Amino acid sequence: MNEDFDIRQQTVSPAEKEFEKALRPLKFSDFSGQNGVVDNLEVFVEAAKYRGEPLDHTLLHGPPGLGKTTLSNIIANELGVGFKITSGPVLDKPGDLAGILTSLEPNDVLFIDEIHRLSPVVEEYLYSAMEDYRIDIMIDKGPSARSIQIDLNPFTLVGATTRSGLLTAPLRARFGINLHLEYYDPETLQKIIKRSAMLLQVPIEDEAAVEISRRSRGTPRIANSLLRRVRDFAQVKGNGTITFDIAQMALKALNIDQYGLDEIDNKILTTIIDKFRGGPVGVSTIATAIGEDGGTVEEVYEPFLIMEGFIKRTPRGRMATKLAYEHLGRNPYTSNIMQGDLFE
Ligand SMILES: Nc1ncnc2c1ncn2[C@@H]1O[C@H](COP(=O)(O)OP(=O)(O)OP(=O)(O)O)[C@@H](O)[C@H]1O
Ligand SMILES: [Mg+2]
Repeated sequence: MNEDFDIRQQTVSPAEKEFEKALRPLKFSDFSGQNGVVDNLEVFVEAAKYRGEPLDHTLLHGPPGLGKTTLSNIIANELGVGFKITSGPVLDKPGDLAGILTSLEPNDVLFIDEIHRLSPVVEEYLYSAMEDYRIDIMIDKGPSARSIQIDLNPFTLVGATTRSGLLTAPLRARFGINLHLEYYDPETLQKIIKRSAMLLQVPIEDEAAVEISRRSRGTPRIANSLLRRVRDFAQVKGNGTITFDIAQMALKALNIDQYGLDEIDNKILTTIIDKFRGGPVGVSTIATAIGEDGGTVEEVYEPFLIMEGFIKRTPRGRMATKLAYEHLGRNPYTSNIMQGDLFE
């Protein structure tokens, strides 16, 4: 994997953030894919607006870059209410949360990103806020310390997480709407790429959009960021149009995997094949071998590898498929005799 190009955007630079913001859809109609999720949300938003009530608390979960922040923004826009953003790790004292909650106008949306990283005390505070629109705060210290109750305006909490498995049961139970975002298919990514190219005012050939979509790991954030890099090549090495040839050249120069797999994906496949003879092997064993957390492998990496047919789930663990062997340039029949009869 190319070192100067972090395909997963683990660390998003300020320039990259600005770019993301510029391309972020603001309405349901601009948001492609996730049809089931969007259809449901449209109904819930419409109904809440009709009744003049806040939307039910909503939990959005799924791998990074699939549109959780974008959707929460759209929800607030479509409801026509205010939108406040914070995140689990930022709220380290109940007072921080109280400050935000008391500043909300009726029916506003409060977005808490990485909600699985809330501290337990802050989380506890959130329970009564979510349930009764009320919080208890301690005033004074020592013997005169007492708690007073404060009523809040009704509001909607939208929580986002890449690791829904880490949410506590009481928190999870307080969300009336619970939605999972899936990886995008190439056709939807092509639509997103073309829309972004239009906003960036850069012409793009259909075949080039196809090529970029295939290498985007099912993720709009990666698609947009590849588009941005490919645009550079089109402007410097070509005549400004993103042609198929330019796209291919750029993706090659950037060292982007043919299937859009990233370093960790490839590590997972190599580990299953080389260390565990193609599997079956348990997720936690794979995770330990690559120095990742088991839940992250299961919730963030594995779904894409399964969807694309690189690994399959069996009752005894995960197995590498023929496609995985081919992708890594291994011969499934010579590298592991035991696997021989498993590929039908
Ligand atoms: N369905 C979509 N249609 C068009 N663009 C999208 C869509 N989903 C995401 N994007 C684009 O991808 C980028 C990343 O999306 P977003 O920030 O919402 O992801 P996220 O799920 O919040 O990621 P993270 O878990 O890292 O916070 C945004 O800039 C947005 O423009
Ligand atoms: Mg986000």
